[in-house]
Amino acid sequence: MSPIFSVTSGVSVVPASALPRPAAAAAAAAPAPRTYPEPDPDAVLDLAGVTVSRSGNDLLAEVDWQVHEDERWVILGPNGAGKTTLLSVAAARLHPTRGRVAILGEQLGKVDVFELRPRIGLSSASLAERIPADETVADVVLTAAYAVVGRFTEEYDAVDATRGGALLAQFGVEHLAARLYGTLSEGERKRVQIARALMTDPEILMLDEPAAGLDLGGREDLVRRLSTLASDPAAPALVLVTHHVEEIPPGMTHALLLRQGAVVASGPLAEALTAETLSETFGLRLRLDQRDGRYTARAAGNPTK
Ligand SMILES: Nc1ncnc2c1ncn2[C@@H]1O[C@H](COP(=O)(O)OP(=O)(O)OP(=O)(O)O)[C@@H](O)[C@H]1O
Repeated sequence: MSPIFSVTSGVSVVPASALPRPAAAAAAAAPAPRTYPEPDPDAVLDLAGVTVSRSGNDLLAEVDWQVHEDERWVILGPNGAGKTTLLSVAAARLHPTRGRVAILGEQLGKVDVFELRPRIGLSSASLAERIPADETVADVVLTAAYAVVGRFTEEYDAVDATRGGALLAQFGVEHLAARLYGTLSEGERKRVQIARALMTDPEILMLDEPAAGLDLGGREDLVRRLSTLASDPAAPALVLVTHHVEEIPPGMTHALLLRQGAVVASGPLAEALTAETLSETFGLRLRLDQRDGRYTARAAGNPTK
């Protein structure tokens, strides 16, 4: 039998035959329970054998993934591949059905997630939906210090207000501080959400489709700002989810490609992200071009499947 993972110079590429089967079928030929190695103490994220099953299907299947402090990861995959599910596990929002998850040296199941979550910056559509439309932009960012949305009676220090203002400036939206969040454009909201995710000075920053819904100018502005962040050695470890290679900011170092809940390829960007792995991931023969640190992809012929 061929190995599930073939590892070549730090990149793991998984053949299509290893893509997950429905959980019910997998249970019929149940493998012996897997034991997991101790988490790498130097990793900010260390996932081993992570499986998330719902309604008889594996949304994630046996995902192994390690992220280190100085790494900037992009997670790519088509709709429904399991990207948001993976990010939810990695951000301590979702417990896997099976597998071992270590986040910032703490194991899920053995740690109070409410103490862990402030150490993780997360920007996602589901979090954004909870931001009240009548909150000022300044308060949207400030309230992250207490991990709440909607300012109530909490007291904030001047240093918090200063940090919030500096983060809004970093993302070019400081002039909107007094505006109500509900009055912002989609591009402005996205930048405010990322500023909020950075408010607690997180050790890892996770951005789920930060450029979704942006026009060309908004996307390019965001990609440039994220590239600056990715290239800053003082910035936290970064994980960015997207469907589009055009949204990968220069400075990203690693890629994980997901299809049907399984890892197609994972490792340093130049090795994990190729025309072959991208084609396998999207089920379509694709041509991948790279210029000045930016990627473009387009169909190279007839669909492979
Ligand atoms: N609670 C649930 N029960 C059953 N299926 C679910 C549940 N939550 C998610 N799914 C399914 O799991 C799959 C993976 O969802 P997920 O949101 O992680 O994918 P994604 O890669 O982020 O997709 P997209 O790019 O469209 O946002 C989808 O097919 C989704 O319908």
